[in-house]
Amino acid sequence: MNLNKIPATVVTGFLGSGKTTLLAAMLRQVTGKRIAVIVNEFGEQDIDSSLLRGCALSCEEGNEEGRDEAGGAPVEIENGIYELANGCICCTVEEEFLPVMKQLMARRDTIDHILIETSGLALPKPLVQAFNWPEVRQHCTVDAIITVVDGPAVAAGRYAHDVERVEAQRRADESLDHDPSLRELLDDQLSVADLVLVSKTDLLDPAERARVEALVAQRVPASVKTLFIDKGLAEDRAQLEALMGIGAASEEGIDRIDNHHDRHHAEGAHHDHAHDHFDSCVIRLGEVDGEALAARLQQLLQHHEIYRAKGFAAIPGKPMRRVIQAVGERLDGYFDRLWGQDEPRATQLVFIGKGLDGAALHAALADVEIATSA
Ligand SMILES: Nc1nc2c(ncn2[C@@H]2O[C@H](COP(=O)(O)OP(=O)(O)OP(=O)(O)O)[C@@H](O)[C@H]2O)c(=O)[nH]1
Repeated sequence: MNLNKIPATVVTGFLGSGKTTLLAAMLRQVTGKRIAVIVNEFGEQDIDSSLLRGCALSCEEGNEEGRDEAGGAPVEIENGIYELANGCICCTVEEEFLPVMKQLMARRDTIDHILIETSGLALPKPLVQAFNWPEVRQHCTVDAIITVVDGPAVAAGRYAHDVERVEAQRRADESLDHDPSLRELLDDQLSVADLVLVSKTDLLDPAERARVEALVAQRVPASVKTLFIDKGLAEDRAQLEALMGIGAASEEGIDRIDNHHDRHHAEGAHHDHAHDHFDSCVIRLGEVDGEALAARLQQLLQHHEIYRAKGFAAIPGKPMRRVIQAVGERLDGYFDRLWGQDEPRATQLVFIGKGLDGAALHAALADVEIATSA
């Protein structure tokens, strides 16, 4: 029935769960398919698409800016990668996602598969429902919704702890009545899953693995498979290829799935999402002392409610760009590529969390910047 439609895989999962790592592994290792990628970020900076650019297979040149000349619909930024950085995809389906899909439909003969990474705070259902709109449905189907679950975070009870904390805040502050917990977000992302991937298994011992497996099993039907992955399954090409071609046609049953998004609408409540209560800010600096930056970030992660931090750092004397990644209190860094000849050697970091004070974060990081003699 779907033979002539382009299959699209929707990858969802909480902030830092491992979605980009999975996409990068798929783009690097799945051969013989022309894959278009749509990346949706919560923060205003296109970190993920910048990381994925080196992995995309198509060789078409695109517009680096990621916006058309009028600043309207997003356009291809490079190598078949489209960036939707204007907020969570669940709230921008019509303004952001549909124009990109129209562009992809116009060149449908050059695309075998579409990979879509939602932001870590997005509710995936409105996106999947958009595949039932006539202009999309005619040409495209959802091959599968893959929900990536952060194994160590779930094993550590991060979602449960957050529920307790939010409940305590609710009792103290009635205005937080509609603040959905991280567990609701996890439940929403799992409620639509055709396949669950538990990530970061290298960091899980057998008891933790069993705990995560039990938690997932309580939330998905027995027919939904759970796989454990390590660094996006990077070592196992066959398994990665099997992720494309599941043929679930997920859009067909999506209206029957009840989740938090629907409950809010059914109750006639304000359009209220988990991400309404998260903040993001971008800190921009020049070249920085790499070690001092890591030490300062580690302190910030401990003392602020930062769920995710990521970006790039310019280190004096180093010809390569340093990628900075933080999930919860775990901080990681590595050099990924040479700075471009015309690219400014600058540091930019995106923080996502609750109650973030951008000025305070900037002040805390300002003295790791290396003063340049003007
Ligand atoms: N140890 C370990 N780290 C992993 C694994 N998969 C991902 N990571 C790390 O987890 C961090 C977040 O990974 P991403 O792939 O960027 O996560 P994401 O879900 O795309 O993040 P957002 O788009 O910000 O929501 C990075 O530092 C990754 O290197 C894994 O299997 N093992």
